Amino acid sequence: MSSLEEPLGLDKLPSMSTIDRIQRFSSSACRPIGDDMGMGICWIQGGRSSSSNSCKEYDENGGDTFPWRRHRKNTSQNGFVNRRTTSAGSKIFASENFCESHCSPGHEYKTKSTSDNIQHMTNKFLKDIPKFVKIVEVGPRDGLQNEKNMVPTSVKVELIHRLVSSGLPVVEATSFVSPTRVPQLSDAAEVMEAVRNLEGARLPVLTPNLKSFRAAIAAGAKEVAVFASASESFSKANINCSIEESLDRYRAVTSAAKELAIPVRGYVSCVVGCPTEGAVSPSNVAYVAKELYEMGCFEISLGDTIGVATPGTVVPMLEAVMGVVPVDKLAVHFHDTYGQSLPNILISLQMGISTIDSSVAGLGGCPYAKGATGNVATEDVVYMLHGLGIKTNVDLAKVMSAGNFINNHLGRPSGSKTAIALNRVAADSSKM
Ligand SMILES: CC(C)(COP(=O)([O-])OP(=O)([O-])OC[C@H]1O[C@@H](n2cnc3c(N)ncnc32)[C@H](O)[C@@H]1OP(=O)([O-])[O-])[C@@H](O)C(=O)NCCC(=O)NCCSC(=O)C[C@@](C)(O)CC(=O)[O-]
Repeated sequence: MSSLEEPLGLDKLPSMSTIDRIQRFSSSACRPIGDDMGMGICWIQGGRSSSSNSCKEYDENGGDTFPWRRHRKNTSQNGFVNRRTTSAGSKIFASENFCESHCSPGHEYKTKSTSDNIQHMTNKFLKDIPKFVKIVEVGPRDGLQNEKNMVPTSVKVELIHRLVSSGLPVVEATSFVSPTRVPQLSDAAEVMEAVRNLEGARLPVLTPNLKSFRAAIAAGAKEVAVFASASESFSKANINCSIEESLDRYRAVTSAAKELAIPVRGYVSCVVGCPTEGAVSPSNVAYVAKELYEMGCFEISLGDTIGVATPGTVVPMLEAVMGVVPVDKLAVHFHDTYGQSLPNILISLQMGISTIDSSVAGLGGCPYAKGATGNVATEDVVYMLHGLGIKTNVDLAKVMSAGNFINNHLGRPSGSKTAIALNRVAADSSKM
């Protein structure tokens, strides 16, 4: 039985109780500066928005929590808003009924105050989200590394081809790590050699030390990634060294890569929770992210390795990291144990993140904590971004087809999670 098919057993997740210490994202949960979790200042109280203000505005403006859903057309000057609502509405949710109680037959707003309110709410929630998002597909690496069954090299290569042909700009192809530790990817050199001339996407591979880096380059890799952890015990368990030792190893890798003009991506694992230590301080995450950035990593991907993040913990973590690494150099990498990945991605977008890691649905579990699951599904991410009017250049139907291909190979039915539901809209999905 694959890890995805096992019962979640969330009650057995190690150290989950410690996560309960992290206060939730609510008006009463705002943390004071310098609280005991080291979570930093509360973003809501930081003057950018206020949940108590939200309630006031809600009451003063007629009690409609989601007024924009009733209005198809925006008479304001903000074309961005029109594009979003129309893009989602015309393809997927088109309904004249949205307007029936608040709009005139010409779909104009009834009152200026309502219009102002919509503008205010839209600005508040969507103003800072990017217009284009880069999706980094990690299925062939993060997905397949967690499969119990070995996947033949030819199937991996076919999967990579399908993912690239779906328009994904980056497909993490494999990992040059110890074959004893990760036997699922012990054919890394063969996979890389088979795809080294594939055009249309960048194909990075994981290289945790110089030995890996040299093997990857020999096999034809043109981009690599290193992976550190914000948790000391996870670092030791995952890569057999302390955080500082890992940073030293990565300085050697980035320096060798620089000589060959090979771009290096940096991961930080356990950015919110660690399977053994529990909650991880945002300042630890910021420290590791800054070190990776300063040694030359062009992008830092922040990994919620065991999928325990919620928007309430993502905000202070991102805020801490954004203080030391420019937001356009950051990516988020969520695992979906508690089904929180999409809210986490949404809040990350609202904070300006424009690179999202994901994995075609159906792949992998997570070996680090019993019950923890694989990455957020790429099709879910593409679908949500499309609904927000954010471009990705990814073809949803082709992504789903790639997911079905690997699911079928692994003996799983076509479609998983929301993929079956998404079949309804795939037919009319063009490049998004
Ligand atoms: C990192 C190492 C290589 C350190 O390796 P090490 O320090 O030598 O110590 P080790 O005891 O962990 O491993 C020793 C074995 O690895 C071999 N070895 C040593 N170096 C290499 C190499 N370059 N290529 C191939 N083999 C290597 C070495 O020769 C020896 O082989 P053995 O005697 O056992 O047969 C090892 O610990 C390892 O491979 N760990 C697995 C790490 C891994 O792949 N984890 C999963 C990916 S990280 C992740 O998923 C998180 C991420 C990125 O997705 C973000 C997120 O979700 O949060």
